Amino acid sequence: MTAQTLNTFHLIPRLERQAHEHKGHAGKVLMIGGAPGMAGAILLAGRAALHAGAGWVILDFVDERAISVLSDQPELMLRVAQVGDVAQIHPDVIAIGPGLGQGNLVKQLLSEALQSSALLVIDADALNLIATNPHLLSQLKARSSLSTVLTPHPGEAANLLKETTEQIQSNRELAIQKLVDLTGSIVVLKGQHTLLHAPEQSMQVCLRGNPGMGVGGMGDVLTGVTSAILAQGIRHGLNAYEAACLAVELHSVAADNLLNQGVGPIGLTPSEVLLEVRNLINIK
Ligand SMILES: NC(=O)C1=CN([C@@H]2O[C@H](COP(=O)(O)OP(=O)(O)OC[C@H]3O[C@@H](n4cnc5c(N)ncnc54)[C@H](O)[C@@H]3O)[C@@H](O)[C@H]2O)[C@@H](O)CC1
Ligand SMILES: Nc1ncnc2c1ncn2[C@@H]1O[C@H](COP(=O)(O)OP(=O)(O)O)[C@@H](O)[C@H]1O
Repeated sequence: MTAQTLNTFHLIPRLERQAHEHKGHAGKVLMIGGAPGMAGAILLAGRAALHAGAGWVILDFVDERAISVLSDQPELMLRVAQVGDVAQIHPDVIAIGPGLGQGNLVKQLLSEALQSSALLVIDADALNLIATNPHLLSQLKARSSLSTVLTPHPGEAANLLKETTEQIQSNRELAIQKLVDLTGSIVVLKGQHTLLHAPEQSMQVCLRGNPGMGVGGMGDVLTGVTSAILAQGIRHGLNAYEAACLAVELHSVAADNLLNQGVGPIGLTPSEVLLEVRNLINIK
């Protein structure tokens, strides 16, 4: 199979806000992550979701101590992650993984998310947990088609397929096909020339982006942007595969635009990229 080049910006007008709309039309995103030492990952994902247009963003932190020190974005609703709380707030989208860590509590939170009817974005350690836990994998496979987006980097893809990172990188198209077959989900295989694929969808490749993006937190921003576009797409006529494709292109083009403005590649930050994503979505 040969991937088609991603070309999604014609979808942006569908996100336009009509005069009568309120935050419910932009959707509610719940994000779960932020284990000790990695609160920044979920904060970045949350800030990205906010700047990419989600109506509400709620962050559930695994590390309760993190909440008291994170005050630079008061629009975000911050909670301590607790089993049983996931479904309570009826999110449109749940993103789980950024800085999540592993362990029993986290496993239960992931299991709860997998059973939810919300759209799901699964990243980082949530992918690693699925890779080592057949029950979680079977819960993932039981979800309805095109309701889940997985965003592995090549290391996480290797864990899921029980291969090496080198094997993944040596044939990325084959790897993403195997990931779709394994999980029945929308898969975003990150790295240079990010690939997207899903059951009964055509494979897409993103030719934008640059090596300035190779910095901790850049994938967390993609998780946030993807969640926000999924959430807005529900009431703006974008399906989950279109939303994932648009998010990947926005993220990469934002990084390229910054480069063209003289920002990076060395020292380009995820926080700058998420602001440029907002600029791109609002261009008429
Ligand atoms: N501010 C924060 O709190 C941050 C927390 N983070 C969290 O830290 C945890 C560990 O994540 P990491 O992904 O950094 O570490 P991992 O150990 O999961 O993955 C890194 C390895 O994956 C492979 N890999 C990744 N991208 C690749 C590419 N493009 N090409 C080839 N190989 C590639 C390489 O083998 C690399 O050594 C995650 O939970 C993550 O969310 C990171 O997102 C960075 C920022
Ligand atoms: N050389 C590159 N060219 C294009 N995109 C890149 C390059 N390096 C990294 N990226 C992108 O940056 C992001 C890095 O995500 P990830 O590896 O999950 O980082 P983190 O876990 O630290 O947030 C991905 O979207 C990836 O596609």
